[in-house]
Parts: sequence; structure tokens; C-alpha cells
Amino acid sequence: IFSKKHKRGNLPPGPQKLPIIGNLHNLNGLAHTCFRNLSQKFGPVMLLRLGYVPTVVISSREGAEEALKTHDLECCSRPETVATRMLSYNFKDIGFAPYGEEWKALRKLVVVELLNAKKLKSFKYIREEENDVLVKKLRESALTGSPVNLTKALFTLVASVFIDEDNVADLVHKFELLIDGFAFSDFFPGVGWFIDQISGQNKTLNNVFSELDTFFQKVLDEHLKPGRRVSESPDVVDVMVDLMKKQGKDGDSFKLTTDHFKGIISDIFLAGVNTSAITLAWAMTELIRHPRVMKKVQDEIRTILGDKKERLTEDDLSQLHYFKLVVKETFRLHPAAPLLLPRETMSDIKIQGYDIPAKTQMIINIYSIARDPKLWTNPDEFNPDRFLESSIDYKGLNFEMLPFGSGRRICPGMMMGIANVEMGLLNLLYFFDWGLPEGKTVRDMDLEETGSIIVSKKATLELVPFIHN
Ligand code: HEM
Repeated sequence: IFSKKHKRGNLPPGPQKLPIIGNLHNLNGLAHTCFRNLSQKFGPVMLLRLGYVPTVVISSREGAEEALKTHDLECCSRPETVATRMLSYNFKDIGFAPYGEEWKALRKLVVVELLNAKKLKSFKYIREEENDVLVKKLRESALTGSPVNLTKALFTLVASVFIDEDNVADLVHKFELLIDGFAFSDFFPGVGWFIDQISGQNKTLNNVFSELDTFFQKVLDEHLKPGRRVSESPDVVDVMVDLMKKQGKDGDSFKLTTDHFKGIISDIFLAGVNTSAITLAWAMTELIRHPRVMKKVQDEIRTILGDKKERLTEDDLSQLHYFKLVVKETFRLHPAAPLLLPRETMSDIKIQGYDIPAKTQMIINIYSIARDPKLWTNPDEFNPDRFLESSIDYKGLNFEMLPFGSGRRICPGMMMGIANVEMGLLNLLYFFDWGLPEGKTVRDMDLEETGSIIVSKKATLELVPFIHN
């Protein structure tokens, strides 16, 4: 794969490669943990071959900083895979599109029209409303003392921020299918497809994709119906439909097509809804496992906000300090995209003194970095207090933790994601106390993860809400 010239260069070390499969045999488990284990042996800049795809995995703060700060201009393309081709509507989205004019135009459009501060304000109203719906449902369960499937409830909550309610239940189901259907091919261009073909995964993926496509089309059709009344706070799809109509009229060189629309909606649900819901589920899991922290954060919330509020607003968040550290610690320990989105170098670059040729897949293992014992005391422990004396933040400038990535392809929905997580968690902690279903103890809680690009908690989180008086 590497030319002779590159072979003579100072390539990063890595495990021995087998013919054809390269290092695929080294990955028998979740990708982020396998990479972490391998890098402990071979170093923080490591060269692997996944099938025929040369891949560099970076697992140190310094390496990530050099790659993202200095080199993101040269390595911000995305490698192509079967799954990403499908989900991105032939790369007509933002997340998986290769670097180029179309990606730039689309990203700019979405950031300016959908995700800027003013637009977020109009979504704010919906977030409060949707949290009300969740709180009402949880109250009903609290009255009967029955456990709630929080995994599902939180997904529904975040999804309904984006899209009106009738469609949400349907979407939740599609995503369950999608997570099952996602497999190797989302990571390993070429070879992943082959493996999936053999294991039957490709068929599943195709089925799920066609279901999702039908769903997206239905949503679009409903929003395009003549006479649809857009309320004072339109949902994301209304905004996009409006953009599509406007784009048609002026003579702009970039035209937003139906495929772009679907690609972006797909991004929003994969990158936006899923990630926020996963983070919320982990926050609740960790709080239940750490009653001291749960008590400390609930005491703060209830002391500062009093106990007379019927509805919480984003202004309430600004007064809370420890609560924000709980969110930060959740982002450190459970980043929803532990390997960011894979990049591809567009020219020959050097990282930490090693030569990395053009067209190399580049993976930044932020999971490893956020648990690096050189950077963190007791790194695997959930302890928000570690941030009491630290200014490390998670918005892409401190390379010790990068749950939203950094550089040119940093998550454009970061502010919205943070607001969804904070508002959701605040509602859960303000209005309710929480316990495990009868007969279960903290030790029974399953912390296993699942997924490859987006990683979530495998077992459903079931908790019992109690109304706080
Ligand atoms: C807790 C919530 C969220 C987390 C943890 C998260 C995390 C991430 C990460 C790690 C990346 C890759 C960045 C990189 O490779 O440097 C990303 C990209 C992206 N995210 Fe988010 N995200 C969240 C919420 C959202 C929301 C709410 C939206 C949109 C409404 C969104 C849209 C996107 C898009 C479109 C990309 C691709 C950007 C590009 O390639 O240029 N995300 N996100």
C-alpha cells in the first residue's frame, strides 16, 4: 500500500500485519477499547492496516493537538464506506462528506440557518415543552411506582426537540433497527463490506436504510403539504424546507436537493439525537452508581432553584456550578463518539515526528486520551469533583477531552447538544428522586457498551422515579 518512498520514511510503529486482512484480527471487541489496548503496547501514534486501508491511530493529547490544530487542513476528508455512503445519501451530508466545496457550503448553511444562537432560541421553547411532556409521563410512572425505560424515554425526548411528536415513536423504532444493523462496514472501507456480506449484516443494513429512507420521505412530504401551518417555533424540517424553497428561487450555485435534505436529517438523528440521548443515559447511570454525587448535585439544584418551579428554563442552568461538572465528567468518561469521525490525510504530513502518507485513514482515540493516567488521577472513576480545581473544558480547545472533536470538523451542533443534555438532566434531577427497580442493586447494573462510530450503553437503563416533595 505504501510506496517505496514511504517505506523508507519514519513510519509509526504498529502490530504485525497479516496478508489481506492486515490487522483486522487484532480488533476482536469494541474498536475504541481494542485501539486503546494496542496503543498501550505500540505507542500513542500507531500504524495499522485495516484490510487494505492504512490507518493511523492517535491516542495522546500531544498527538491529537498536533493532528487537529496543525494538520486538520490536510486531513479533514472522510474515508468512504458502504454504510456511510448509504446513510449520507451518497455523501450529500456534512458528517461523512469528503472535504470540498459542497461540504463547505452545506456546513455553512446548516450552521448559519439551523444552529446559530438566534435559531437555537426558537428551539429553546420546544425543549421546555418537550421536557414538560417527559416530566408528565414520569410523574405517572412515579405514582404507580413502576420502572421507566429511560433509554427510550430520553431518545424520545431529544428526538421530539427536532421533530413533531407523531413521528417520534416510529423513528425510535427505526433507530433500534439501525443500531443492530450497523456493523463492520462503518469502519473498514472495502473489507468491512466483505465481512458484512458474509455475516448477512449488509442485508440488514440495506433493509434498515430503506426503512429510514421511507421515513425521511414521509416526514418531508408531510412538511411540504400545502396548507401546513408552521407554528411560531418551526421544527428543524420546517426550517430546511423553507431553505429548499428559497434556494430554488435565487440563482445560487449551490442547490439544496432532496438528497441533501435527507443527508442532513440523517446526520441530525445519527449525530445529534442519538449522541445527546446516549450522554443523558450515561449521566443517570453514573449518578445512580454514585449516590454521594447524586445527593450533592440534587442538593445544589434544589437549594439554588427552590422547590416551587413548575417548569425549568435555560436561565436556571446558568446558576448551577456542580451540575455542570457532572455533565463534564459524563462527557469525559462516556464520549458518544469515542474515535471522533475518521479523517483521511489529503497530503503527506508529520505527526509527533512520524511520517504519515496522504490517503491514510486517521483515527483519534479521544476515549483513550480522556482516560490517560498521565493526564487524569484514577481515570476510570466517575468523579465530577476532579474539575473543581481545573479549567479543562470540553469545547474543543483542551485536548485532554474532546467529546465534540476539534478543528475544522468540530461538531457544529455542540451548543445544541449541550443544551439538550443539560435541560434533560436538570428536569430529571429537579422533579424526581431515582431508584433501581425492586430486587436490583447497583452491582447488577450492566455497563457494557455497544457500537463502533457511535457507542452507547448496551443494556437498557431502567429506573424508578419518585416525585420529589
Ligand atoms: C451530546 C451531543 C453531541 C455529541 C457528543 C456530538 C459529537 C460529535 C463529534 C465527536 C463529532 C465529530 C467531530 C470531529 O470529528 O472532530 C460530531 C460531528 C458532527 N455533529 Fe455532533 N455531537 C452532538 C450533537 C450534535 C447535534 C445536536 C447536531 C445537529 C443538530 C450535531 C451534528 C453534527 C454534524 C453535522 C457533524 C459532522 C461535522 C462535519 O463533519 O463537518 N451533533 N459530533
